[in-house]
Amino acid sequence: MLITRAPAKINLTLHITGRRTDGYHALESLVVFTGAGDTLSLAPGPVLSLDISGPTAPAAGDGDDNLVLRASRDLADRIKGLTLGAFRLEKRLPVAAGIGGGSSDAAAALRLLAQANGLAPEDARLYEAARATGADVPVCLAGRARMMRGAGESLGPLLRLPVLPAVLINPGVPVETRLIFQKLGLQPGQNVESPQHPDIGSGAPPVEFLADVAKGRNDLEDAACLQAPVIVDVLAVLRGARGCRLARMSGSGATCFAIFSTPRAAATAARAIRLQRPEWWVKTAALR
Ligand SMILES: C[C@](O)(CO)[C@H](O)COP(=O)(O)OP(=O)(O)OC[C@H]1O[C@@H](n2ccc(N)nc2=O)[C@H](O)[C@@H]1O
Ligand SMILES: Nc1ncnc2c1ncn2[C@@H]1O[C@H](COP(=O)(O)OP(=O)(O)OP(=O)(O)O)[C@@H](O)[C@H]1O
Repeated sequence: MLITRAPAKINLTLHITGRRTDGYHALESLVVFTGAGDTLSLAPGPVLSLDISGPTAPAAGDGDDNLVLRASRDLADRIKGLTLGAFRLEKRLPVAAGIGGGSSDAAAALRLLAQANGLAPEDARLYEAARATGADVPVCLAGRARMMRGAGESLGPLLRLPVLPAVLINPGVPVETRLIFQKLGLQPGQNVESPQHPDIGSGAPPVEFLADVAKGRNDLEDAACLQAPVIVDVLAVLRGARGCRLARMSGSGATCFAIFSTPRAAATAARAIRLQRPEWWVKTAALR
């Protein structure tokens, strides 16, 4: 039995620079990952199957459309005789939440299939299958901090960043990514004039690094707040939390994150928020 984690993806920044002629939006995003998330295992064998359990399993769906199965079928189409097998997904991350849960599950499936078949992690067919499965899947393959560009397919070098103590909040309202991009109202081929993405490199001290991240934005935040106004409340609660250094939405929402100076400050804030809003999903995380 092979096993791997599928962590949440957090867009520390998400700049939309235009809309390509293929309809996808061109973006620049600094992506980091949490430690915890979903867990995926594979018992290698000839037949592909998926069994899902866990608190958010019902929302993820266990049909043929599940991204674990889509990624696996795509890789099998590229590699004759690929060993497949029985996947078990323990689903914990909120679904349609802007933290790439399904994309991370798909990437985890590709990593397990690579292991089961003796493929090198850098095998181009893994990347191609990831790309064909969804815009966020390539960055989730390595699951390490880096810049993501293009529609998500162009990945910068791995970055060594300070570990950021954080609180994540999802208010329980699913948000459909396609709708949020649509709300930007950009025409294919249209570019956006907006301040450039801050230059992010490895090894910056935490204070400087955070100042650079603060100069960035999430260009989907306004559209998502219109679609799900509770995001405005989430951001206000995070920004009002004692010790919050920066709060922003991830991806197309509705999950938002706040960065704190220490894990202890994050844990204290999370406890207070849980008491205030028991219906929200509130998690501490070390973003890296
Ligand atoms: C918003 C982000 O989460 C940021 O990391 C991603 O760009 C979205 O990644 P994703 O959910 O894996 O996206 P996909 O499942 O490939 O696409 C969902 C829909 O979002 C829109 N989409 C997605 C990515 C992108 N660069 N431009 C887009 O316009 C398209 O309408 C697409 O039909
Ligand atoms: N394994 C999976 N986990 C979660 N959702 C899945 C999975 N497979 C398919 N889906 C479907 O994918 C859609 C997007 O779910 P997901 O949780 O990946 O969204 P997201 O967090 O907004 O992703 P992103 O940040 O990449 O836009 C949902 O409609 C869901 O039903």
